[in-house]
Amino acid sequence: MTEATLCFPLRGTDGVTPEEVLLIEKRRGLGEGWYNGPGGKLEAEETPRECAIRETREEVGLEVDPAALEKAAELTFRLDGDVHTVCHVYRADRFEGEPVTTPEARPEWFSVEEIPYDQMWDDDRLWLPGVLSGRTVVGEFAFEGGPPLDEADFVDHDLGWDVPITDGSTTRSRG
Ligand SMILES: Nc1[nH]c(=O)nc2c1ncn2[C@H]1C[C@H](O)[C@@H](COP(=O)(O)OP(=O)(O)OP(=O)(O)O)O1
Repeated sequence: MTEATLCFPLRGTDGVTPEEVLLIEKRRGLGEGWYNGPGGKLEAEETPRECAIRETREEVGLEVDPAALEKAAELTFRLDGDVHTVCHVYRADRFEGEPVTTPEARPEWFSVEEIPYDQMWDDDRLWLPGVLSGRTVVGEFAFEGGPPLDEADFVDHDLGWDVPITDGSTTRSRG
């Protein structure tokens, strides 16, 4: 089982819903060729928050203000019945720098009205709109016919909206 993160940098956040979100076109790894938020797997001894900040720095060169990193979702992706990945999802409305293309990712700002869901994971259209509008969600998603996960069929889901979500690793305790 993998523990991973996604971070969605937002701008134009004067209103309730932001105007734009920074997505990446993923250039390698799981979901290659699709759009997603910057993110990746937790490294040893790292908290999910630290991972989200590090991955956003490494993938697109933005320095997220830790005080503005807000947990929005905890998503469990199952493959053929087993937990494949637990993903911690964050919003970030303060950061420094300009996004740059790296070997891992090509960043692109999208209006929240024009997110390319047909070029994203099938589950994203179910939870990302709520996350971008400031809600919290705990979700479980079932894929079948893998591995790999990104070639499996998305078959089922269960979502709990506006629930309190804990921040921290689900599988590790820090000593
Ligand atoms: N069903 C799904 N929907 C979604 O939106 N993102 C998913 C997803 N399944 C996995 N992810 C994301 C979570 C995480 O950011 C990323 C993990 O992909 P990888 O295992 O390829 O790791 P990366 O190569 O991005 O990370 P590192 O190797 O740690 O840099 O994929």
